[in-house]
Amino acid sequence: PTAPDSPFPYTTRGLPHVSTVSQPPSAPAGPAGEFLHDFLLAAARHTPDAPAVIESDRPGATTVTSYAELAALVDAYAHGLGALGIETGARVVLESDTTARAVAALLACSRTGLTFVPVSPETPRRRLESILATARPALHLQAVDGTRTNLPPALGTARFGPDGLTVDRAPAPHRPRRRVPCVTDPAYIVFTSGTTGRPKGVVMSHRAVLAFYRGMLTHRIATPEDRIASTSPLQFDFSLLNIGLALGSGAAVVPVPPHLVRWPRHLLRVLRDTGATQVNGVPSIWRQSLRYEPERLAALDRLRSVLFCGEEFPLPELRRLQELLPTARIINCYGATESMACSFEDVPRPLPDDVERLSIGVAHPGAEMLLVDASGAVVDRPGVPGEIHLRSPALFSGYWDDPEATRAALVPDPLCPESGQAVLRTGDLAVRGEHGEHYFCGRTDSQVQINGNRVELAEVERKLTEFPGAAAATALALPLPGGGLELTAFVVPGAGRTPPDAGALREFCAEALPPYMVPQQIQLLDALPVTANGKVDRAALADAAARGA
Ligand SMILES: Nc1ncnc2c1ncn2[C@@H]1O[C@H](COS(=O)(=O)NC(=O)C[C@H](N)c2cccc(Br)c2)[C@@H](O)[C@H]1O
Repeated sequence: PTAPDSPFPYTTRGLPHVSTVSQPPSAPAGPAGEFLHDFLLAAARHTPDAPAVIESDRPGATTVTSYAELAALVDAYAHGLGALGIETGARVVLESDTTARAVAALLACSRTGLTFVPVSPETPRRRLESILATARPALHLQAVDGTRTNLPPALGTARFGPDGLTVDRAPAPHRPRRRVPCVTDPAYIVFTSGTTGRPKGVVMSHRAVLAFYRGMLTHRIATPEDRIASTSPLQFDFSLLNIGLALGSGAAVVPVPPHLVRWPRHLLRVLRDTGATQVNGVPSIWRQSLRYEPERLAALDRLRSVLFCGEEFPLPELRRLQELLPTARIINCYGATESMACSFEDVPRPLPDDVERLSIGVAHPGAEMLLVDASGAVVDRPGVPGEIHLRSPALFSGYWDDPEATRAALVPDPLCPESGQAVLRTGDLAVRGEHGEHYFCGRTDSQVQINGNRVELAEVERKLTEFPGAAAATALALPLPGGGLELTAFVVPGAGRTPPDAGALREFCAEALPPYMVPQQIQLLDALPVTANGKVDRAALADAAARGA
């Protein structure tokens, strides 16, 4: 069947290449359904010579990998993986930045019925060990120039290079218990930067990922001529969204390595050298360019669209981005790793002066956002906040080896618990507008009680960014030595203007907010610390404040 509305007709095809043994006679002869590699390599059959991945190695030099070349790499890596006799459903830790070869490696895992677990080369050793202990992979795969060493002796290790795989240590042989890949198998497991203790492995099946990709492609966010810059690490599923958006549209993905994203001049040079037409990333990737390189940013005349997700985009910075990219379409993407994503909503141009919150729109076609109030009742009146519950074919299978956390996230459909259908409880609060669109109101766990009053931290942050010269702000409720919580805020100044004064900021808040919402401490920072996935690192700020005190 051809995909509905996809610019790219692709069809299912025969049985996937199965790694271990030839199909036993009893296996079904018909097409086994669609897997990640079927979907992402469809363009290789229709436009083999079109660019699939465009990399910028150094100033002025780019490397283009065509769809045919990508498919050839997938063949070579799938052959190498197949020869290792790893059983269907086993895990492969894929430690790499997003590169053409890394994309081929994840596709080869899909092709050989293996689940890939992407981790960034910058992952601290202890966190890698925790992921290895949880996911119990059969193989660790990194690039030929990868730097990871001293891996546990029981773990097979291999490297992927220009011509195929080289095996350093073969995985332990075992009697394969499974042979037939199934579309409900995990395509990948993404470990979230779980704030509490053990990181949680979000298990995404082939069926869920493809359902999401199809929902996303109906928005026609990309055309085959697009060059989509991906600025997130491979371990953050924003990168997997970008790979799916690009390859599913017959376009090219332009991976920007994390160490270049951090430096505005490098980031903007890569975008210029590769001719990027779309740039996807979390809001923080723009902060330093907006502040220090506005001219170079405004000079990117190929840039047609910007997608952001992961957290709210501070409105002063968003306005500035719109000014510098006057013709670019800016799309607010909302969603959680447990459903890959959920909604895509154009940011109004220009952003009205009085706008308080950005719309996150409605769920992509084929999915639905429900708002549920504290009593568990579904809210359907505009203006009444509720927790977003998502009905979707793209929901995760569960948290790896964590049935309790899974039960808390995949809950019975509040409208029809009898059905057995599960919906995702997102932990996000939203309110519905007059036309059915939604407005993000923060996370349920970002509602804090200050002196017995409920405070939405995002509301304090929004007020702080309304102060002239303030570009971004983060508010935290920090424990006081004697018990209770104290509101502390961190503010980053905007381009050029005189940096705001902490005292003036406090007075500004006191004029507009009730006393318990006025931060007791306000610190001006040159930059906000970010997590490995590029979101504001609240834990780091809390530690700094605790040490500061
Ligand atoms: N656009 C927003 N405005 C505000 N708050 C947002 C937005 N997008 C998220 N969030 C928050 O981030 C949480 C989720 O975090 S996550 O699991 O790490 N996943 C992510 O951040 C990214 C997510 N997988 C993703 C990746 C690619 C595209 C899209 Br579309 C979404 C959500 O539950 C929200 O609280």
